[in-house]
Amino acid sequence: MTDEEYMQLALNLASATKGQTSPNPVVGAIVVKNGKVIGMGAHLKRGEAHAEVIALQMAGNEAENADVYVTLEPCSHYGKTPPCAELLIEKRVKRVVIATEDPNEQVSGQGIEKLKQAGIQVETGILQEKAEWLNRHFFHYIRTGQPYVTLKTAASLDGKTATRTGESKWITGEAARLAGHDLRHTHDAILVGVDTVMADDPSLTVRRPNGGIHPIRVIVDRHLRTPLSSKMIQDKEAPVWILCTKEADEEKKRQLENRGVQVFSFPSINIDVRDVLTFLGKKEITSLYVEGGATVHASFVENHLFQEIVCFIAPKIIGGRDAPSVIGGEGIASMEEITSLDIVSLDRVGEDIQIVAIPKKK
Ligand SMILES: Nc1c(/N=C/[C@@H](O)[C@H](O)[C@H](O)COP(=O)(O)O)[nH]c(=O)[nH]c1=O
Ligand SMILES: [Zn+2]
Repeated sequence: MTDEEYMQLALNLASATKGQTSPNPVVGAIVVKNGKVIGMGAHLKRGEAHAEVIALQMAGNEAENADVYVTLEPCSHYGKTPPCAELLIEKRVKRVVIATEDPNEQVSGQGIEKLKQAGIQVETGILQEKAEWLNRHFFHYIRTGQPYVTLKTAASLDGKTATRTGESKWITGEAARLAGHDLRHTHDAILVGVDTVMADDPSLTVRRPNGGIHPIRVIVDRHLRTPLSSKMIQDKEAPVWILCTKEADEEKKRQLENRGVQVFSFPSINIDVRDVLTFLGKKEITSLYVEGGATVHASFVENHLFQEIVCFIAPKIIGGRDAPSVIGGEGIASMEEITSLDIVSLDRVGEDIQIVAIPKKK
């Protein structure tokens, strides 16, 4: 097998753990000697062994003079576990092939430097783009201190998210909705506006045949209108954080807190999206999945504060001037203000289409 094929194997291991390692990156490692795989590993959870440690443990003494493929630069600092760069040196491996360097300016390149100084051959950049895309949440969070924002929309062919009477179950089919649950699993938090809570009474939990990790459920609700009878307040399935303004009713705040909800008052009259992202970043939320509705989506689009949009489109027509569309708010006046995107992928999902796109670099 080629270096790329072994690296792809390491990337497959890493991608299998997406959603469970936060706020750490996903990392995969493969140990190869004389064309045989003698060790493999992935980082499974924060505070637990790194991918290289697991793979080298499996390789045992065979690791000496072996090639090691790892999707992210081996760490060189003492975190919750000793540095992997030192372990690789101690095990006297021959060569380390790395997909991408650590995005953290403070440590970027240090692990590689240590390996080279110990006489180990180092190659970088193998399947680098794939590795960076796989860890885009982590890279964005390390570079900005704010969560990577993924907007998720589900609409009919004519861009409607419900009928004019507010009915929306279901526009997209089972397969698309399941894909939506996969996306909930890979994000630390999910955000909706209180209008969506009032209209849909959503659970926002991960419901997949093989289970998953429920994201923290964040509701933007300036005046604490969220009904105490809402599924999210009643089900105790995952944390609920409600963001309100300082004018919100104290009594309602107490009632919500008595039901285990964490209520956070923002000082401003309106809750600014920038403040929400700074707040969530400080709470170690590395990725935020925004399910809507249209007003909330608009606030992220108008402020250019999203990194990715995942659009599910059903081959159905709803029509109606009063039927809600995907992005609400004021909207742009001139075409100069348009938000242009690059399509990353376009797939059929059951009977529907899934488009993943990212804002064009300015
Ligand atoms: N109406 C639709 C969606 N609707 C998305 C949101 O408006 C819903 O409130 C949310 O998914 C409900 O979450 P739940 O209670 O956890 O199931 N999303 C979709 O992908 N297809 C749809 O046809
Ligand atoms: Zn490490």
